[in-house]
Amino acid sequence: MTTPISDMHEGHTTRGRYDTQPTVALPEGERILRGAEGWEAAAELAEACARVTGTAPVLLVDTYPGVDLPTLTAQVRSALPEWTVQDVETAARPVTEVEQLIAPNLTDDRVFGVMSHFTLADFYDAAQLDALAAGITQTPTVVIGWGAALLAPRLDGSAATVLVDMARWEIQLRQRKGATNWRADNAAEDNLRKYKRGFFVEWRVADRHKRSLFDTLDFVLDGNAIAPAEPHPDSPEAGMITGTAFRQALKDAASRPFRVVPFFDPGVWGGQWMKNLIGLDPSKDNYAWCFDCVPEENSLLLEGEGGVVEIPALDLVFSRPVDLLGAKTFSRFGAEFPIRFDFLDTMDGGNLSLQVHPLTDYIQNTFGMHYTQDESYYMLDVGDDAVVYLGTKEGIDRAEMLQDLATAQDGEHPFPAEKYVNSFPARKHDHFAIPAGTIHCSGANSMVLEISATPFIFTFKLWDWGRVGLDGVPRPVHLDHGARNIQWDRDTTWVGDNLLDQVETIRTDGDVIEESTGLHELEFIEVRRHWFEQGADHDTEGTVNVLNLVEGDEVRVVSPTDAFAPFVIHYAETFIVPAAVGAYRIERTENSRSARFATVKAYVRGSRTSDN
Ligand SMILES: O=P(O)(O)OC[C@H]1O[C@](O)(CO)[C@@H](O)[C@@H]1O
Repeated sequence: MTTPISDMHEGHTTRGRYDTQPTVALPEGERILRGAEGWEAAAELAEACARVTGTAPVLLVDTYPGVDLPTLTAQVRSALPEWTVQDVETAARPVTEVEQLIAPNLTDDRVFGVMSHFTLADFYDAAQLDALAAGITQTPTVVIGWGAALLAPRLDGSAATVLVDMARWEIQLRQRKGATNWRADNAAEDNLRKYKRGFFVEWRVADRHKRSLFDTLDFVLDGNAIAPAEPHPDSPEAGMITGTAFRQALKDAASRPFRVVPFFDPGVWGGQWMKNLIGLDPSKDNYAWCFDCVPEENSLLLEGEGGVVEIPALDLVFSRPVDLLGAKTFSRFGAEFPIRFDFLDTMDGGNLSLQVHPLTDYIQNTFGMHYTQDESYYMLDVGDDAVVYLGTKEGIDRAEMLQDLATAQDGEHPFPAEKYVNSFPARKHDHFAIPAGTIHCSGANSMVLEISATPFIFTFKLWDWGRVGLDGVPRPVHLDHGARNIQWDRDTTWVGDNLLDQVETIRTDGDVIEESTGLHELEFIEVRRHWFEQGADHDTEGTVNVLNLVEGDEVRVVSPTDAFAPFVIHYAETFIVPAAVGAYRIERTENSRSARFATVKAYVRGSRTSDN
């Protein structure tokens, strides 16, 4: 499991019950296989395939990079003692060669690389793969490793395939505890560099590879639960489901509202709001982030008979992109979930780094990303002194400001932020638009719901308030990148006219008020807020909706045609309504105690059917 949630808490907010472990139902009657039972079922299938082709039974166990291969291999050996176990990675090109190949993608920077377009075959020696396949003649054989499925075409379709999948958060937790990148000798390397190698290279290659397996794979095994970074004594053995159950579960998930599993992470500016109100582990100093809807990194918990199996939420994006995103959003972004909701908790914490994000042109040319990190801060809650830093002050001298930023990096001369950057008071339910290129950060004592474009590592820190990171060393600052992206005309007047208080009433209908909360015209996300007492009607109009209950204790999402079961949502929970859902209603429940509710809903501008 990515988060050892069960030992954390009972999860009560003062206004509802934030569920830290939301699940998605597996098809009716699907049983999760655990331990030896799963391997025996997979072996049986491989034997059945072999009987048809008259070859030796072969089980290809393809592992996402990050899966603990020694533990997995030991489990396979013990479950299938008669089978020969082969390591496919013996056919991989030497790691030094792979490192040469990917060096231009990794760059020397600690944080930023260049997006890779390699495929897994680029990391393998084709002749050695041929030889490996040719060597499997008599004995039942299990082939394990990232790329085991590369043998499938070489075995004339006679093998059965198990994908051992993993979510990126679990990989990161393992890396922080010393896990290496794929075949690399870098256990002690800076975590930022390990992440970079994953983000720009390994995960791109691995996603491309596993996506090619989705239509035909026979079983999926939960790699998060094999030697997890934070083991829990009550955790059962890793669960396995059939490929048919996996495909059907994703099809079903794309037809009804759902939540991904939130991930909570501490940080140097982190606060106490989530710990106190969501009820997270009180022994932790703080929590900074909650990634509540970042399908690229979050997971889905598939629940069936026998518990849960955790899979990356990205599997849903890859396998049902049109049902999930809608035709227009898919056509614009590809199989990529473009909207991100996360929390930034600075209550009794500190300021975020003063920062700026790259313009689209810059992120494309420099890092090979196709869209950029446009952002916004929705103030879920605030302390009395909460501020948002946004845009430069009128008439400042930009050369002097850049010089002061450079000087401040020596740690001796603090950057006089108040001299150059606006700070605007923040009130609960304010929504600040932050198009890329605008200098900004949230101040302390804020609980921000970030409603942003999905990219989230392209933060050019300009000033980190003279502090060090959780690892005791200064966090990376990128003044050069920053200087090339700051839009100097975004000063006090411009920010006031364009980024603050842009709320507009769209319609009033009985007790329902629908407002546009005003992301800037340079951003692609539209945000609508609905205030209501009894219920509000919605329609996805063919595009994915991401929502959060920002006021009120509990509501439910219902289908006017009973197309899906009522889905209960608590205060501060983010949920996704797939494009395929169409009409839905959000209404109070018999347990609701609040008099009034508000949701915020984000979707891609111009992608609704009525936007034609
Ligand atoms: O660099 P810091 O201070 O950790 O802030 C990072 C955060 O800032 C943001 O860019 C928000 O402005 C987030 O997307 C990101 O997680």
